[in-house]
Amino acid sequence: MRADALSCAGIAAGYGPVQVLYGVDVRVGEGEMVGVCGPNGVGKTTLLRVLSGLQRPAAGHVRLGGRDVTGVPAARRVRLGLSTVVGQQAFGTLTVTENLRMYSYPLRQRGPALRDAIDGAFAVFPRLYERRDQLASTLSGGERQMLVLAKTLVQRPRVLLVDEFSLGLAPVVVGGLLELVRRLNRLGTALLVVEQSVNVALSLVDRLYFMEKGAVVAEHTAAGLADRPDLVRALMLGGHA
Ligand SMILES: Nc1ncnc2c1ncn2[C@@H]1O[C@H](COP(=O)(O)OP(=O)(O)OP(=O)(O)O)[C@@H](O)[C@H]1O
Repeated sequence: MRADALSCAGIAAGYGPVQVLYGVDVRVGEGEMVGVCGPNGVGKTTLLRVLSGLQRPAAGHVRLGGRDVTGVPAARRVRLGLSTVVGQQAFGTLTVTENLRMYSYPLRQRGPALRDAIDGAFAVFPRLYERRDQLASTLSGGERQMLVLAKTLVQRPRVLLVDEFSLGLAPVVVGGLLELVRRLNRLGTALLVVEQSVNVALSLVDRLYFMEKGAVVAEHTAAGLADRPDLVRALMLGGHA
C-alpha cells in the first residue's frame, strides 16, 4: 500500500452547537486520486475545510505526509504541500497575473522562480495569458475556474483538495479541468475531490468514499463501481448499500 500523503482520523466538526461530522476517517495515498461523494449537506465541504486548515476539528487528527497538522493554519499547510481549490474564488479586484503572484505568496517564491512558475501556468492556460491584465472579477466562470486551478501549477502541491469540479460549468470546461488534474497527477500530485457528480468523480479517481449524515458509510474502488449503476444510485440516495 502507498504511504499516506494526507489522512484524517476520528474527525468531529461543526458550526457552533451544530455537529456536522461524526468520526470521519479518510486517507489519500501518495500520488493517489480519491473522491468523496454523497448527497447535499452531508458534510463534504466541512471535511474539506478541516483538511485544508480553514476549520479546526472538535476532535480527531489530520496528518500531512505523516506529520500531525491538526493545529497548523491553512497558509502553513500550503507550504507543507497542500493546495485547496474551492469554487471559483479568485481575488476579483486583482488581475490574472496578480492573482497568480498571490497564490505563490505562502511559498515565498520570488524573482526567476516565481516568473517561471507563472509562465508555466500560462503555458498550460494560454487563455489566461491572453487575459493576464484583466481583473479576475471580469472573467467568465470557466476562465475563473482555470485561474483557480492555475494556482496548483504555481504551488505544485503534494496533495490537492478540490471542492466540486462540476458545479455550474459547461461539460467541455469540466473535461478540460479534469485533464489538467490528470496531468498534475502524472507529475506526482495526489488528489482528494469532493463531488456531487459521481460520474465526474468516477472519470478521475482510483477510489471513492461515500458519506451520509456526517460519516463515511462506504468505500469502493472506481473499478469496483464501474459496472454497478445500481450500487452507485443506492449509495447516492443514502441506501447503505
Ligand atoms: N457556516 C455554517 N454555519 C452553520 N451551518 C453550516 C455552515 N456551513 C455549512 N453548514 C451546515 O453544515 C451541513 C454540512 O454542510 P456542507 O457544506 O459541509 O455539506 P456538503 O456535503 O458539502 O453539501 P453540498 O453537497 O450541498 O455542498 C449542512 O447542514 C449545512 O447547512
